[in-house]
Amino acid sequence: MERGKKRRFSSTEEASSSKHKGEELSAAQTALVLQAPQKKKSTGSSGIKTSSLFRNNPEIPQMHRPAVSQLKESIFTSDSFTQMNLHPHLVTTLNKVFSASMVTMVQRQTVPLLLSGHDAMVRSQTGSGKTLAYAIPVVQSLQAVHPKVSRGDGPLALIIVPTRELAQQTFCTFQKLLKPFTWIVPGVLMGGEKRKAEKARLRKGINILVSTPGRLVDHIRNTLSIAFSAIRWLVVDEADSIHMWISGVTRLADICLKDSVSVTVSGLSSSDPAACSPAKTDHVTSSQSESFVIPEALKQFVVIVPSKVRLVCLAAFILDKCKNNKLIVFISSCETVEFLYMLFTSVLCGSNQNSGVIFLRLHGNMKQEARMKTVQMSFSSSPCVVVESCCVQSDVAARGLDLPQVTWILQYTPPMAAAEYVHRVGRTARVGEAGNSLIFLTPAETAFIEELANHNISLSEIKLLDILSSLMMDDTYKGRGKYHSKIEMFLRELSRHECVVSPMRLISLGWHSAPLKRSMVHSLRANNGQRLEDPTENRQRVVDFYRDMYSIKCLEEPEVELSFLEVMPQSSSRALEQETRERATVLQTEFETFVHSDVVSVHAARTALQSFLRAYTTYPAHLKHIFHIRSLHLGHTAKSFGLREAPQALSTANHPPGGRAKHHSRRRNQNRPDRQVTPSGRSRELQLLRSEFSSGMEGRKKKKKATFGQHGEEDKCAND
Ligand SMILES: Nc1ncnc2c1ncn2[C@@H]1O[C@H](COP(=O)(O)OP(=O)(O)OP(=O)(O)O)[C@@H](O)[C@H]1O
Repeated sequence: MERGKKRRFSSTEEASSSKHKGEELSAAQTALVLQAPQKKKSTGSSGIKTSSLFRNNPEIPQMHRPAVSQLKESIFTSDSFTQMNLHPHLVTTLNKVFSASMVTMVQRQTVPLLLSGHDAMVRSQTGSGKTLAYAIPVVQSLQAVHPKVSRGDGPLALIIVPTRELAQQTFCTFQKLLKPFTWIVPGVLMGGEKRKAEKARLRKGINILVSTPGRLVDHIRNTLSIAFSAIRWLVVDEADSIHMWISGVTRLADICLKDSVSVTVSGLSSSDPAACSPAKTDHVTSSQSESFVIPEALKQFVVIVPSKVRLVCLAAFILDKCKNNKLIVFISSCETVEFLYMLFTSVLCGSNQNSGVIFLRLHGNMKQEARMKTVQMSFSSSPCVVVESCCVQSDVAARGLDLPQVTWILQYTPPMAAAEYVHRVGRTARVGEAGNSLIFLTPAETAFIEELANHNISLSEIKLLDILSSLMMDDTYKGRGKYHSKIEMFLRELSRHECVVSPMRLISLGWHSAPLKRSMVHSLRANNGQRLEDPTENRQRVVDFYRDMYSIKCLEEPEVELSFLEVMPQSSSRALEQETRERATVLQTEFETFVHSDVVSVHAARTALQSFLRAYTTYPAHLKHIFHIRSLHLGHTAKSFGLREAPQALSTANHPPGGRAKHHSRRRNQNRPDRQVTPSGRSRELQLLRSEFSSGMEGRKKKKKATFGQHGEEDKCAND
């Protein structure tokens, strides 16, 4: 069976390889087929040979965009908080401290319900204000208690949240809301903090207690002064992540909630009485639970990228976007986060002084202090890239974290479920703001696009070459320079004018007669940085620009488009594609040189690769046809970790000096009732991993012997 798979993969490679050769001439017309590179290998800046990133890759399939009707859900109502019969000081705090004057949909439905004594199970899109939807009623009701609440009353409200970061954030929300009501004391308990200090605070008295589940259980077992007899409010935030599955949440709700109301904002207009009608908790059917509402202002993209090119693709994207944006990159394991953080800070920030990028990392293996520091730093408005682990839901901040001004979410490792996808992209486009997301899929993983479509999630494609072509914007990773210098000047000029069109987009339009759409014209700015509003002025300006630059005869088309002719000869566009590939190879060479510069880096790369592979084995059964370790090419995957060779002996023994790495896939499985890993299951998993590695290598060797007899087998395996 395994051999069958290997053979199939090899033959695909051969087929695609020969196809590339055959289609070399037409490759410039489509960004989907990667052109076979020149014969010579790039030597990059370090002089070390890097084999082609662009040869022997599986073909990038045409993306079929399934028809998806995205669910819509408005965020805001036309109501203001003054209409909600709240304490005037609470309204002032909402207005002044939270800059919140208008009520969101979920708040309008939930706040009155909770204040009237109902229990509720609330579901609405990410970033729609659910925290205030429960925090306002808690504060409103507790401030009204007579005689006044005192510390001695102990916890009156208990808020359980899945992560430490979210606990801290929720605690801060209560602190702010309680400013006018100083006699009500909030407090937080969470892993990583000193138990002794927490015990002392509990003894002193906390009225609104925010906690992570683990630390709460810890105190229930070991702290005498913790008592819940006076509790009036119990909130389980992100309940699906604490109890994992929606059926679990429903069961939990069945057990805990009395006369409960199900609030589901999606697809229901504000006037629809069903939007907040009393309902039994099992009212939320499974079909409802499987559809997701994505913020309307979120643009969702996918890039289909062969394994070998993944690393440079990610780096090129970051370099392109990091100057003006805050990005979060989701990655499957703590070890990979550590590795990429080290690699990017060294290579992208080290050699490329112009990158101006600040990298931050966040994962469950970090000390609490360091985690908090990352979160605090990412709260600032300056652009940065947060590389974040997403493998253990209870450990990381994929859920609920409300970082301001995040404009791009990158899912470098695809999520394990559509719900996870939604929570990740939900870190941007919050409360009506704009935002973007990009998911990386290999050609073998493209069926995930349909899987997401089944959950009403629709993606648009960004072409790989479009992303890589951003490397043309400066000369840091310049290739051998065969490329037409005028194009470079032209591109630089475009970027200086903040033109949003990417070079490859122009190529795909055909350089020689690229229609310059009005939208592009609008994106040009005057030298003083002001947007040119007058289209006529814009048009003239663009015409002048090209005339000055290239002595080009510009033809003006009436109405919608401006056309300019013969900007570039067709051969230049091919030269540009070639140069783009060379630059990508130079960047890959820098990564590989760094990784192989000492044993520590090699070890970090191998450990990261291993943890990536391990995490890859934990996709649920219904996604195994998309994400199966057998479909991964070990040599190509190794290359995306900067390794020139596919490691021979990956095993559990391969843990860093000074301690065994945490295997998060295992811990994740412990949280998932359907995926308990028994000792024998675990060893089967490891056996599978080992057999995959060895059989993959053997298969590749055999094929290589047959195809390229004289080449060094190991080297070819990693680099082809
Ligand atoms: N009525 C409002 N007006 C303006 N801003 C608001 C309003 N309500 C909440 N916000 C702000 O919106 C942001 C997102 O809110 P919140 O984190 O509660 O969303 P959420 O629905 O819980 O998201 P998620 O599902 O991702 O956890 C916060 O910064 C919050 O202060």
